Amino acid sequence: MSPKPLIVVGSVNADLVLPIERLPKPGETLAAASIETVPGGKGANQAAAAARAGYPTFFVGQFGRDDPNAALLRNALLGCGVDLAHAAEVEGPCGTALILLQAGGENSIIIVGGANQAAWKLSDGVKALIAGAGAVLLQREIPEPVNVEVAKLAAAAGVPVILDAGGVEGPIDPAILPCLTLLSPNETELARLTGLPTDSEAQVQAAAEKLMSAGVKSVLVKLGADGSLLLPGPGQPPLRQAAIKAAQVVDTTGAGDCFTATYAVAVLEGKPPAEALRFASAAASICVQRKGAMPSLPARTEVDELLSKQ
Ligand SMILES: Nc1ncnc2c1ncn2[C@@H]1O[C@H](COP(=O)(O)OP(=O)(O)OP(=O)(O)O)[C@@H](O)[C@H]1O
Repeated sequence: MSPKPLIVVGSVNADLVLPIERLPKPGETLAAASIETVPGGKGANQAAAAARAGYPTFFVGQFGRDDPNAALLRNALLGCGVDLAHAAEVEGPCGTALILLQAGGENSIIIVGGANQAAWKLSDGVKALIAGAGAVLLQREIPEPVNVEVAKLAAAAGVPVILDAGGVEGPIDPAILPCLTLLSPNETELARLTGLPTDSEAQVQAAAEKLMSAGVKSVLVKLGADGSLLLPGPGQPPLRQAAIKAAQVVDTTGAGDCFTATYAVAVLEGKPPAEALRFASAAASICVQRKGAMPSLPARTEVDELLSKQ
């Protein structure tokens, strides 16, 4: 019997990257050295990461009907093995990020919400897909009421719900918290969500425990090169996973998306939490050694090979 699929409901963006010397002053025109259109958006990245890790994955998101970038985004996802049968098309542009990449590495970004922020209507087909899923994976780059609706539908059907806290900076709608099997922030998001400092290991744990007391069943904190911390459930001891050393860190974009999605895959495959953390760390460690978000996501064979050498 084939496993129940992972359903990623979320954003997809065309990232337009323009390398420039410096930002233009008001009224000034500057030339960019080039323009590159790269697939992105946390939802799309996470769907791609899960599919590349070998798990049957649907992406439920919205593309702009008349936007020429829609084909590029669709092809990137399909190329990673993501099932787009339940993705929608709406009027207007795709979600778009204009990334002004300045000499010295600083980024200035302008986001067009586009199709990600347009009205959403969950079809009966999508509702059935959610109810029959192995798990649902959410982020915070689509309207919050959509996340709440999806989380409630999944929880009512007994389907695990994972929320990556990345995306918009505002507070999380408390209605979603009791639906969550797992909430995964990085340390900055954890500090913002709890109003607590996250500078030391003890502070990170205290802040994660505060999220648990708000009704979330487990919390997975991403700590960059310091690895990750999982609170697996009430009364269970925390699990600490070090990052798996990368020979060379080239670009950490998308590492968090890769980590959350591959952790979800490992749990869906029945791996115990400590092993799932190792799996996700191996995938993210490969991801940081390559440029870009989606193009840097590892294939299953690469993750398994790295783990076999540990
Ligand atoms: N320099 C690194 N070397 C090895 N692994 C890393 C490194 N940086 C990140 N990772 C791995 O990736 C995981 C997620 O990274 P991070 O904590 O930076 O997520 P994030 O802040 O959500 O990332 P982003 O928003 O940039 O996608 C970490 O828990 C770790 O396992």
